[in-house]
Amino acid sequence: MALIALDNIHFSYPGYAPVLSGLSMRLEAGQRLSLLGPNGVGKSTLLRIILGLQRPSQGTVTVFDRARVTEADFHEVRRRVGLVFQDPDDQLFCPTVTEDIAFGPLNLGKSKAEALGIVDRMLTDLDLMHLRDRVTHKLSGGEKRLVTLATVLAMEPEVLLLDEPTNALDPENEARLIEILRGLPQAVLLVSHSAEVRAQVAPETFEMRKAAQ
Ligand SMILES: Nc1ncnc2c1ncn2[C@@H]1O[C@H](COP(=O)(O)OP(=O)(O)OP(=O)(O)O)[C@@H](O)[C@H]1O
Repeated sequence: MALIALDNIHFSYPGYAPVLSGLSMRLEAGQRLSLLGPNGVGKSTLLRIILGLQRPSQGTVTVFDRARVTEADFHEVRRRVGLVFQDPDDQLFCPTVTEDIAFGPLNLGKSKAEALGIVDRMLTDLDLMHLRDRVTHKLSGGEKRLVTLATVLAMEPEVLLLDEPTNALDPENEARLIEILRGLPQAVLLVSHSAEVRAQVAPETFEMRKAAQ
């Protein structure tokens, strides 16, 4: 069973040339796949289509063996598929790191005590306890990246979509994040311009080409 299957997807931003025209791809259980292609080819757009944040004009999005069409279909997808956005500021919106990480679990119906337990576990696993009570918008770019990953992992997703997860990380933190990502059990769909990160985290590749205009 494919976790994610896109079939014959066509997509344009309103008023712009097509980004995807007839794209088909699959992510199988346990697979770690990198999306490859030049700037602007539509890698981030494809991740957004999987989560229903953009809707294709043609084609089908199947996630966990069900065709996803309505907003309600995609709510379930967003609960079970974690996306680490390219820009952490799109993802972090609470006053403190603890609140940001607790937000997802609380939304999933966990109690406050359970959510705080998850916060501590995530921060410990990612070696970020020192950031626990920090004001999120005052973190460095690299710290925000790591906290973003913690917010996503706190939801216990079954699949991870990672859009340039090592952007803004220094070599030491990049190496640490690669180790963390390699150790995760989830299937991964990765976008990274770093050949090193791709090779280590998701060595299989799916090559995207510019859409026919
Ligand atoms: N909101 C938008 N409105 C109009 N065009 C957009 C919008 N977002 C993205 N695009 C355009 O759609 C195309 C695909 O963008 P996308 O961000 O998916 O590419 P990408 O492959 O992820 O690029 P990169 O490697 O630079 O991150 C680009 O030409 C981009 O300019």
